[in-house]
Amino acid sequence: MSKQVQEIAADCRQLPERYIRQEDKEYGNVTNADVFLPAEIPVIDVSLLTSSPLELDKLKSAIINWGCFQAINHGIESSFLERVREIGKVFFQLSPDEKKKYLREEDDVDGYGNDTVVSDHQILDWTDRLYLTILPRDQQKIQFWPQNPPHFREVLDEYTCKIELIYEVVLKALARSLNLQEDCFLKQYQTTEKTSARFNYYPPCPWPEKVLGVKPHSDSSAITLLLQDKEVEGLQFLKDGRWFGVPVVPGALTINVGDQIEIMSNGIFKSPVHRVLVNSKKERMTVAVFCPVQSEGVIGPIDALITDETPRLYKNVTYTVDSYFQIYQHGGRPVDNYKI
Ligand SMILES: O=C(O)CCC(=O)C(=O)O
Ligand SMILES: [Fe+2]
Repeated sequence: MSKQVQEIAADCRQLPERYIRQEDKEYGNVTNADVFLPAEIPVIDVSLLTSSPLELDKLKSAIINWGCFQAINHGIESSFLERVREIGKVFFQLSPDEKKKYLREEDDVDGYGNDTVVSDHQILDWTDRLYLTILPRDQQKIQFWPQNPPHFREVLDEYTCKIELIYEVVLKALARSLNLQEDCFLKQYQTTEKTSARFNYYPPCPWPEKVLGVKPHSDSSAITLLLQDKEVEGLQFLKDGRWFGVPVVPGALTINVGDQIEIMSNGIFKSPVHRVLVNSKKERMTVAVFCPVQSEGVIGPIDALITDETPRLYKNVTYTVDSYFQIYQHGGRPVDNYKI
């Protein structure tokens, strides 16, 4: 496995070729990276979603317009979110040798490492990651869960329980916002669904206009819950051909829908393209939870959404770990491959 980005960044007199972004015809290049247009991403009060039709409407239009929202009053205390950030930061501050105990194996997705290389031409993301399956619990690969800090496992387990509750509230609300039975999105998954947490670490880069923390992509998940860095921004969403930066909202989780919701909603909700810029001076750390990305079951548009006026737009799809990773590394919107 090649050097971790954190090691490259520690002594970076010259940028390795493999990280330098070229002009991107589809999504624009990075050289305008310092133009950070702040997005007016709607702020949704999750505690109101079951009782307030107004808040539900706000959620629906947030997803239709942006594909994402800033979730507040979601039931997780800010002090606990801080503990989640802290276990990630402590891990990435360990010595290289210590971290390498958790290195991902060649054919695995769980573990610590830099961008998975799937082709010789792939331009690499300026990030190191710690990727852990968190659900179902019997599929956690505990050998990759850091023993340092000692409370890593306890904190991540507790975070998982809290995230599960939010996930359910949001998926039910999304269904109700389309006048569907509230468990219709949840029902498409069986017990095999796999949820994972990814700690993303973006070291500073002296040439931020030449690299990307994460290439433009959409998530394959149903929804992704992102705990942003407390101070450093970097995430951008593409809307109407322009990139908008996501501001840091204290105590909020940034939630976006993924390809699976786009398919199930027959395209009413769109899985947004997003990317990550890196900072020239400051490191950035985020924690993304993908719910559920690797369901082995088949998903397709909800029957009630297929009518004469709104015909089926997507095929039925089976997600597997392998297809997910192959596709993710290529960036873009994998869901476009499943259009009829
Ligand atoms: O770190 C971020 O801000 C977003 C990361 C992301 O988009 C991903 O991990 O899929
Ligand atoms: Fe993403």
